[in-house]
Amino acid sequence: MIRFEHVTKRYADGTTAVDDLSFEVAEGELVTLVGPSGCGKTTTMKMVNRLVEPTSGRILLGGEDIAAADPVQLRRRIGYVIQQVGLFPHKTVLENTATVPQLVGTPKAAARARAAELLELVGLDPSVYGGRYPAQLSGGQRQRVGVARALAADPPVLLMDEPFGAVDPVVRERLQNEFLALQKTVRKTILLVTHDLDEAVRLGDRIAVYGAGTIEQFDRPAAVLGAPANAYVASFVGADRSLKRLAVTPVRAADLEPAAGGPAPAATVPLGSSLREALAALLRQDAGRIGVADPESGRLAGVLTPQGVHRALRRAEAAETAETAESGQAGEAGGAADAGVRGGS
Ligand SMILES: Nc1ncnc2c1ncn2[C@@H]1O[C@H](COP(=O)(O)OP(=O)(O)OP(=O)(O)O)[C@@H](O)[C@H]1O
Repeated sequence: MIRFEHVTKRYADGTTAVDDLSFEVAEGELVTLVGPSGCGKTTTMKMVNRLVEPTSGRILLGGEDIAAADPVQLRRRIGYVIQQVGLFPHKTVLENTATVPQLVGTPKAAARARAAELLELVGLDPSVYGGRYPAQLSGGQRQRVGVARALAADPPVLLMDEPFGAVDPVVRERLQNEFLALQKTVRKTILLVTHDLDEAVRLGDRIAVYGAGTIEQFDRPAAVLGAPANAYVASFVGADRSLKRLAVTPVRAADLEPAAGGPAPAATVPLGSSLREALAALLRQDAGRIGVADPESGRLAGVLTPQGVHRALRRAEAAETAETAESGQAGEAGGAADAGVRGGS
């Protein structure tokens, strides 16, 4: 869907922000770009909607070279969400959200009806918040409006630059979870820039870990955590990899013990929840066990204990090691070179 082919960006002062970058984002995929300040993440993203032009290389969107596209038309196909949100201060929340559809010719009433639906979708009751001005909202609410506004024109592609950056960690996690649930229904192709590795791991189908102007590893979160491609990525993901792995490992039936016999558990989580959520629920209980229920039927599938969490983590580590050994062999056959990722083998 979005394909970078040997893209380099050198700014007028000689700074090479992005150096020979090649990668691809599949349709409906959410790729997070993570790395230290100044490593070229924002430049990468701004080249997709042509706010920045590459010095060399090409970028394809749905197979078409964007250099040949009219920038205005192009930007209508691409939603853009930035940290400062950029809402119009003198327009209400509803007017802000309806702006883009109206710009592209949707009649006012239809644009407003759509805006109300989207506000509902991002968890803001339009009858409560629709008439407010941006200054009358909290930071988290403003960011939700930013997301609703970006979705309003129903673009196939979303670019998000630190979209949850301006809020405290608790609100941030809630927004992230809501956004993930939303993405399950809207299935946009998304590039999301973040400084925060936890956010990259939680949200990304795949993560691009940036060094200076290049991608050092491009892979699924579990693979980046489990098998860093090189010493740079290993130091970037840090020593607390096991903790981060909790967020990307689901609770499976094999991790559970039979529920029969003991007292009914005071708390339950659905099968498939992350170990992190399960552990949080466990830590809130004195019983040392929580129930795990089938999400379809609601029936208890078993109980999870701290030992079960430990087993699940070991299982995830073993699976990553096996998978890395396999993909290492594939990489030698040319896969890593095709991906344009340094240090992949
Ligand atoms: N307009 C510009 N002119 C010259 N250099 C620029 C320009 N914009 C960015 N740069 C430089 O290009 C490099 C990459 O910047 P970019 O904003 O892409 O990084 P980033 O990874 O998004 O950083 P951050 O996380 O701090 O936002 C930096 O060294 C930056 O100083």
